[in-house]
Amino acid sequence: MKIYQLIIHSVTVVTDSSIFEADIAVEEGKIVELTEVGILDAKAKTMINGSGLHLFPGVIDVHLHFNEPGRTAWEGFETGSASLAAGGVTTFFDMPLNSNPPTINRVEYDKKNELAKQKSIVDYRLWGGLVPNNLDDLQDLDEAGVIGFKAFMSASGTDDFVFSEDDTLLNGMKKIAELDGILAVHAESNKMVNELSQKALEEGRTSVRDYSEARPIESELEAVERILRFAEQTGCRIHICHVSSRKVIKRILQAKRAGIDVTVETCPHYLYFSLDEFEKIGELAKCAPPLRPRDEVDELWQALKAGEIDLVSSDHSPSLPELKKGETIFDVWGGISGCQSTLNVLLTEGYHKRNLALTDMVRLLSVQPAKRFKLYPEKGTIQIGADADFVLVDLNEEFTLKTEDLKYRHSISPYVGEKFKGKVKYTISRGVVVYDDKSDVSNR
Ligand SMILES: NC(=O)N[C@H]1NC(=O)NC1=O
Ligand SMILES: [Zn+2]
Ligand SMILES: [Zn+2]
Repeated sequence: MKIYQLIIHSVTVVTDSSIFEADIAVEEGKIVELTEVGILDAKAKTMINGSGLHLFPGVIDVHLHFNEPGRTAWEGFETGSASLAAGGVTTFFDMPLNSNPPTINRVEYDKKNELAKQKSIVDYRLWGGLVPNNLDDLQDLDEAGVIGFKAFMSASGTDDFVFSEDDTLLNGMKKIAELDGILAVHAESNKMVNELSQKALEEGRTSVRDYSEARPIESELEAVERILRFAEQTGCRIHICHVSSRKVIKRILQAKRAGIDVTVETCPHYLYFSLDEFEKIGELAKCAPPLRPRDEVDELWQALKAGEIDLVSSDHSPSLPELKKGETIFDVWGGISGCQSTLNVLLTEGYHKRNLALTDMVRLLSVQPAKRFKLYPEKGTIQIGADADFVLVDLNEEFTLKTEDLKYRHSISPYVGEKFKGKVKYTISRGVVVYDDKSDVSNR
């Protein structure tokens, strides 16, 4: 009888197109058998009884910041990847900034890659940065294997990653188009955000609401308008990060219809929290773009359900706990710790509360991320030959997120105390159990 690496029996498999019962066998990290329940005549070193559980392709988080090297006191690949495993994420793309020095040339890429290889318990790829004066590094970064390039259209929050004015964007995009790469952008208007923030501070308007209003949806719209025009001019593929409003999504949809190669993501925090919660929670819920009024949150769900949003990523951007405090909200680090909770948010608020189809959830969290960044069908799906990256979920188990559940370097998150329905029972990366809810192992 065959002895495989892993077998999961009697599980409900969910892909972006169907839901079915199966037995599944894994060898050397790949799916080798996918059969009707009961006909798989084999054994395995690891056997999991999947009855009552749903098996999804592992989540692919295309946007997060693990801050290593240079700011490992903030997070790091070990704690970061353990958090992802606990949240059902099996592949992540680390952003070029918040690590220090940022990933803007081959030397820094190699350093970060070495650290990630040693420490991460799930698969990963690295973003490279587009910043003023690194045009000549883009090809090297591309050859090194970056998943894409990232630029900021407004100040990034760290001094070491400089934002791009129009000339940097245009020249960078020409080059990236030649390389057949993709540019991800943080799209907020630097001018508008600076002017409004300055004015608010001068007038002593420093509440949470004032912060949100100093970074209005219009500032996202202005930046998106500009980057779409540059994409049209240069032919560069683009990905718009962390959009907070359907108004922005609508503009991007128009551009898609006009033939521009653009995709858009939103984040769990824009789907979960509104400005009301931001006012209650305060600093821990500060991010940029900021959280929006409740009607915007509802509209964003409409957009998600209507298929107007390509994918959901965490934009996990932790910092030292002391940086999440300040005299006013304007002085606090902008970034939310949330990468462990993405799937929980979509299951609870999406599937259970708003009837989001599980197949659509798989599309948003796994299939589209894999397709957009050319990892499909090796990743993002459940079929013979694909990587055995899975998350097994009990759809109906409820829990309240506690501080001690968090695997982050610093156990702080605006999601602590929230009630979720749908619990991760196992996470499997290339056939290896990297998270087990019972024994709580999160290492290889
Ligand atoms: N530097 C950094 O991580 N910034 C991120 N944080 C956030 O809330 N939005 C961002 O772009
Ligand atoms: Zn950003
Ligand atoms: Zn980010």
